[in-house]
Amino acid sequence: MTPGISGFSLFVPPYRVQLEAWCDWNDQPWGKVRNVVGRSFRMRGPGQSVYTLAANAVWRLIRDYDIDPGQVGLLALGTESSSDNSAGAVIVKGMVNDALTAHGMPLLARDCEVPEFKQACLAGVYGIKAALRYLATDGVGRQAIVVSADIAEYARGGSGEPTQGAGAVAVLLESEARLLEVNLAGSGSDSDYRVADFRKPFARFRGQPPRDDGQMQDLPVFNGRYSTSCYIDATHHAMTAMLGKRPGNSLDYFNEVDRVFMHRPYHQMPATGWVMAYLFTLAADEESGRDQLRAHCADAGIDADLLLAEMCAPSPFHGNGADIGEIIGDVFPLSRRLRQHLRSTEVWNTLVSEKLGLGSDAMRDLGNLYTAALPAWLASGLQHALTEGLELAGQEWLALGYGSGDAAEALPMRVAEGWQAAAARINFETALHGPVDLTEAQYIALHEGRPGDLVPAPAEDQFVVDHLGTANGPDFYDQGIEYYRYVPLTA
Ligand SMILES: CC(C)(COP(=O)(O)OP(=O)(O)OC[C@H]1O[C@@H](n2cnc3c(N)ncnc32)[C@H](O)[C@@H]1OP(=O)(O)O)[C@@H](O)C(=O)NCCC(=O)NCCSC(=O)CC(=O)O
Repeated sequence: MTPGISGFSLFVPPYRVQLEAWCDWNDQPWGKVRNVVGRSFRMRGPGQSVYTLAANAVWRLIRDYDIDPGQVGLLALGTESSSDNSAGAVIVKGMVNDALTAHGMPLLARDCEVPEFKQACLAGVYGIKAALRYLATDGVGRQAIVVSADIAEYARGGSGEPTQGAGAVAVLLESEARLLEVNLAGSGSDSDYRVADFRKPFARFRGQPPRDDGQMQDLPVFNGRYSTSCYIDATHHAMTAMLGKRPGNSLDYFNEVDRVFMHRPYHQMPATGWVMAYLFTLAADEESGRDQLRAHCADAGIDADLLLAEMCAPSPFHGNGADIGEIIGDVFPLSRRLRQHLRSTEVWNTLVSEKLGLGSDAMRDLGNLYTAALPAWLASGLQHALTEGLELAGQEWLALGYGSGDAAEALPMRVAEGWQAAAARINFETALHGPVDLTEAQYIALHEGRPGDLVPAPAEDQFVVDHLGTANGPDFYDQGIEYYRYVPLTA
């Protein structure tokens, strides 16, 4: 019996921004955006919040996998978009129980834990690790659901604007995995506080104009190039920690692993992170690795000694104090040049295209789902393989999660025998059906929390925000609390 992942379910809002249109609206280069970012992203619309997205994904998971709600002993929420600073997954539980009641089904177990995890985009991976520990200890024989849900919104006019997104992925975990057996003992972790990459201090909410949807605009504080360097550094260290637990030469792993899935804030970032992990492993290998690195440098016209100094520095990030503002640029400039050179070599095909290709194209239509991006890509990969009739059983997969400037997790996985049955229940394709393409005016209005002239898509078999509480005492208080409603299917 190997614990791991047995099911996935996706929910995204219907409201879609086509990036080619967005480039027209904003005079941005579609060639670059198409190659680097993706094709489209979704936005939260009227009646939707991060909690309704999460509950919709969990509800679909329960239905699609015939889950007995009484068996679920842990329901975890991973998010960096929560708008309640006290309650978390229990809000999702409440909504799902309303739908279960409406369908005459048993409720989620009363003895179900309902934690929320927070560490930027890594929260869902922490939730998955916690769920596996639960199933191995006090939750033996039970099931766990981890739902990752986020609304990634960036300021209009900033470099992150095309990398927005909204959605949720619910993951079913069992002590005998039907899809992906997770080698928890073989996983690698990294964390290092970076101060100024990807923070969401409450101070941002001060003075925000009121929105029609009653929600806050949750724009991150980040620095673009520095953000890429943080991703590279954190994923590199998580990989090193994982590779340190494996017998044999670390370099061999880059040949042996069959498929790689990583946190994807935009299309190009995983390839960048993965190639950098490879280059760091070459640099750390004083035998053949460094020779290969020197050969690549010679081809690219880069001084290999300077590159090695850049890659082997104990920390490329100098200072975390008052001088932090001076180091927000690219801290791996030579490695960046070498990476760009490798794009036109065979190394790129074997290392990137073959290993990171599964399910990747469909992900170009999801934008950044923050915590849900990595589980969504795993789901997309499994569905892609099923559609193509690929045999995956026994394959070694790597799921590399990353969260904000500060932390990463490398989780080795193996595809379970008979994975096809559970993969056939993944709703990735159907979840993307029926998009509503936004006009520029509708996009701007939704970004500001106004419906504009948008006619909301009908909500069926899903949860919506019904209204916000307004009572501020003295007999009753519910100011700002979201009240939800389950909208059944119309016959
Ligand atoms: C991608 C961005 C960095 C884009 O910013 P810029 O446009 O200023 O970036 P840039 O000019 O450096 O270009 C980025 C890459 O595109 C390449 N590039 C440029 N023009 C190109 C073209 N026409 N075709 C192909 N590639 C092209 C560059 O060489 C570079 O690759 P190369 O780099 O190989 O040289 C942006 O999306 C951004 O600011 N994102 C928000 C921050 C973010 O997503 N952080 C990451 C994870 S945090 C997250 O997800 C949340 C969390 O964890 O909480």
